[in-house]
Amino acid sequence: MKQGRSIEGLPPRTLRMRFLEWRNRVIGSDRFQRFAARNPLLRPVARQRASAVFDLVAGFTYSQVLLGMVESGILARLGTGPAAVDELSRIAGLPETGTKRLLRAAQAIGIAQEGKAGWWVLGRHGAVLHGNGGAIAMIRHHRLLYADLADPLALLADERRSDTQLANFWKYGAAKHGDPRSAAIAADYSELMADSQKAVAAEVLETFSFHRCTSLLDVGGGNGTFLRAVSEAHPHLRLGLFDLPDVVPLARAQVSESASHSALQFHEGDFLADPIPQGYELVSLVRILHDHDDEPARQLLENIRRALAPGARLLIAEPMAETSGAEGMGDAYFGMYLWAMGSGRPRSAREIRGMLEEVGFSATRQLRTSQPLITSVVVATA
Ligand SMILES: CC(C)=CCC/C(C)=C/CC/C(C)=C/C=C/C(C)=C/C=C/C=C(C)/C=C/C=C(C)/C=C/C=C(C)/C=C/CC(C)(C)O
Ligand SMILES: C[S@@+](CC[C@H](N)C(=O)[O-])C[C@H]1O[C@@H](n2cnc3c(N)ncnc32)[C@H](O)[C@@H]1O
Repeated sequence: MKQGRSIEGLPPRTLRMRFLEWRNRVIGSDRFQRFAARNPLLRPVARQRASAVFDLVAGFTYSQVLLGMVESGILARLGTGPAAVDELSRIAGLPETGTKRLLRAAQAIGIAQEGKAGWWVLGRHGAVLHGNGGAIAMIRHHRLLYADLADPLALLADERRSDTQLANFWKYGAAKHGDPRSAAIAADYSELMADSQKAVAAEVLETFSFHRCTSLLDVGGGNGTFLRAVSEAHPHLRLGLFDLPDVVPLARAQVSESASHSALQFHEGDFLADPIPQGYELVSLVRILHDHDDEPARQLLENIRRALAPGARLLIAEPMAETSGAEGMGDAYFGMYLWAMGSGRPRSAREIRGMLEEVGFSATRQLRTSQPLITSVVVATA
């Protein structure tokens, strides 16, 4: 096809499209790749791009090395200080040869590091991950995701995904569907969410000023870990938690262990079908909206909008798509994760603001968090 001519039904290609085609022809060519690798000025970029492409190809292997380090107990052991191979081998229950292979693989990707005289310590990525309980829980949980992703095209061809590993793990309202395991299902996903909630709550607390509010309702609040963090930082707040009947008892059990939660009120229900409790100045949706397809997500926002008095606010915190510097987290990781789960999609802050405005919210704005990979925040006024 000639440049600039339109394919039936599509607008003509813009100048930018033509530039992208040209760029791709150049960098895709074997000759250019060899030229760039030999050229002293282009060589650093050529090597860095080759390495990035290799990481795409090898990513699953890296993830499995990480899983091996976590499940063997080696990462946790190195977190307490240097260790020798024979001790690590005993902890892992592996022969020394297998342990050394795992350690060398982990060293190559920054998880472990060999010191002098056979001692091993954490590598720089290992040091970050070891202290991050949420990330460790996710590494273990990824067994389910990676099983679902084993045949990506089969997964993508299936528009009614209800028997994937992730769909079974995240079976919201399992009691309603007559699943006898409903309490266990709710307990499992609530525990996973609680493990990774600390970092999310810290970002929200750093980003949004709760001082001007007197009350907060956390919709889909799980076992109350987010509210616990908020109440520790802002004990003046009157708090409410809304979640499914299988989950609220888990939150009640947590509260009985924590004195700071005394002013917490519990509301059981289905946020898509039941009215949202009224009388709160602020409502939060933490890692909720992206679980839902567009129509139910709109219904949920409308439901919340109806419950809020004029001037009350809604705070949405979740990882968002098209986040600069963390693009892979959005449409690649959460896009495929939520597809495998069978509902929802990651949305950009711009899309979320648009949905909020459609259902009658105003003054929508995005607040900048310091680690958008963990969460972004959008706030709107009713
Ligand atoms: C000190 C010297 C010498 C130099 C300093 C150099 C320097 C500045 C180094 C920086 C060090 C530093 C501060 C590093 C920080 C690293 C951090 C914060 C890393 C964080 C990593 C977080 C990760 C890997 C998080 C992963 C989270 C995942 C996978 C979450 C998944 C969530 C899911 C699946 C949620 C599901 C819920 C549902 C169903 C979608 O609703
Ligand atoms: C991904 S978890 C997030 C939990 C918590 N906000 C957090 O960030 O850790 C989603 C939560 O929404 C709740 N949920 C899902 N569907 C619901 C519904 N229809 N009505 C009420 N709660 C619901 C789940 O039980 C779960 O606690």
